[in-house]
Amino acid sequence: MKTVQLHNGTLTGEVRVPGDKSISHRSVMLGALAKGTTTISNFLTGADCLSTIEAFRALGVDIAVEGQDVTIESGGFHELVEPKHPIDLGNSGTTTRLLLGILAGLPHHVVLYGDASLTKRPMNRVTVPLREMGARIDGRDHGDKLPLSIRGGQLTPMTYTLPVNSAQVKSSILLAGLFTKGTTTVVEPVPTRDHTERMLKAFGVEVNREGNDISVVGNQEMSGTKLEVPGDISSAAFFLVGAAMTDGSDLTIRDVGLNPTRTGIVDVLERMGASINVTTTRYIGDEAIGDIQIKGSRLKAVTIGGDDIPALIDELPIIALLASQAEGETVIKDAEELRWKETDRIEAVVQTLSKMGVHIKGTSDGMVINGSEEPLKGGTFETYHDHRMGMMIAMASLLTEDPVHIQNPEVIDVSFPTFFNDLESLTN
Ligand SMILES: O=C(O)C1=C[C@@H](OP(=O)(O)O)[C@@H](O)[C@H](O)C1
Ligand SMILES: C=C(OP(=O)(O)O)C(=O)O
Repeated sequence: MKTVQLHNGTLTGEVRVPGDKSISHRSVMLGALAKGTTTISNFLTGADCLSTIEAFRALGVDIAVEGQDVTIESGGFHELVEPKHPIDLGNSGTTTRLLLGILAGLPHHVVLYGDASLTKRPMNRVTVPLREMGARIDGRDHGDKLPLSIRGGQLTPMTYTLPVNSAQVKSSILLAGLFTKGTTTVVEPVPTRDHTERMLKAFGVEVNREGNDISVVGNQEMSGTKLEVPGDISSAAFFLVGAAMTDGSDLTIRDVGLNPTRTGIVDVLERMGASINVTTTRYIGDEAIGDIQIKGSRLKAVTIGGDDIPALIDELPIIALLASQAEGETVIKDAEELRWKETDRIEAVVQTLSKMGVHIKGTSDGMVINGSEEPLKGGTFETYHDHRMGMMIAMASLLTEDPVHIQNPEVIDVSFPTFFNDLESLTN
């Protein structure tokens, strides 16, 4: 089994993290639906986004990848064809749920499957409303689990109130709405990442938000466009936390996405007393981008819950590590969604940090972490086949007396293929 060994240290210097995963997925999906040429720069070539590319190639779309540049030539969604084989979605929840929304609108029969982790994740959250719109979907556990088979077409628009705060569900329904002859509205009680809405506008689609209601009218023309993907703040979060919790660190992350539905990690670092400075430098289309400078400092505990959660849902494992270095008791609540990610992230974080000597307790919807000045314990750790667990363990190694060995580190390629090289270039 492959392992990597890491030692303690601080983080100094400058880094650009790879392109945003959520935005990269959507750029391929919308580029495939739009008529004409779409060019994408700084695309994330992590395993999850490559699954999205392969899925649309299977649907007949011409997609060329050269380094981080992607070119899509499409005749528009009418030209998508029935795949000749079942589509492997690997580890990617975003690909699966958003793709189901698109397939719901197409008259083809498509079978979807994924790896062991994706096969355990709930799909009812999209298959139930998409069936209500008219898609025929069948699969394991009455269509809750992959493998799933779908045949779409002839959708009717709907108004749907999200039962879970999920941008994947919102996006899936809005994408299905594009294939209807009417207005589809998603009501989101708490704002979740809004990249789908912003990017649809770049492809010429009118999307309206009024309070919590987001509406799209079906049958709109979509034309190819030029896109640039900002750096992924969810990847940057690992280095931000690494620097914040190590005395002597001084790190700048350049050209990172600063969409306000994603910057919950910055708010938490500020509330904990971190020395952090954020500068918006420009806009890429409708998405803010900028630089974040952070230095190691003393940190204090916070409570994170309610409306905070969607803007930092993927950052909660690394925030748990951060909390172990803050004075006092940090409470993370209202985050039961963590149990449905690549692994049960509450269980995985509690087991991993407990093994490192952190005072942490799991709850039904979160964790309670007591900070301490004792050094963390090294050893050998598994990643639970979860990229974010792998990167959290790697950042913990900055604080351990003994080395940290990570089993199956390649899982990190899902969202951050250059992670170990970047970490090495910043570590002293
Ligand atoms: O829409 C997206 O791109 C994502 C939404 C979030 O999932 P949920 O919508 O299920 O919360 C997040 O955890 C995932 O990494 C990416
Ligand atoms: C949950 C994640 O992704 P997905 O749902 O796309 O697998 C993640 O990247 O942390």
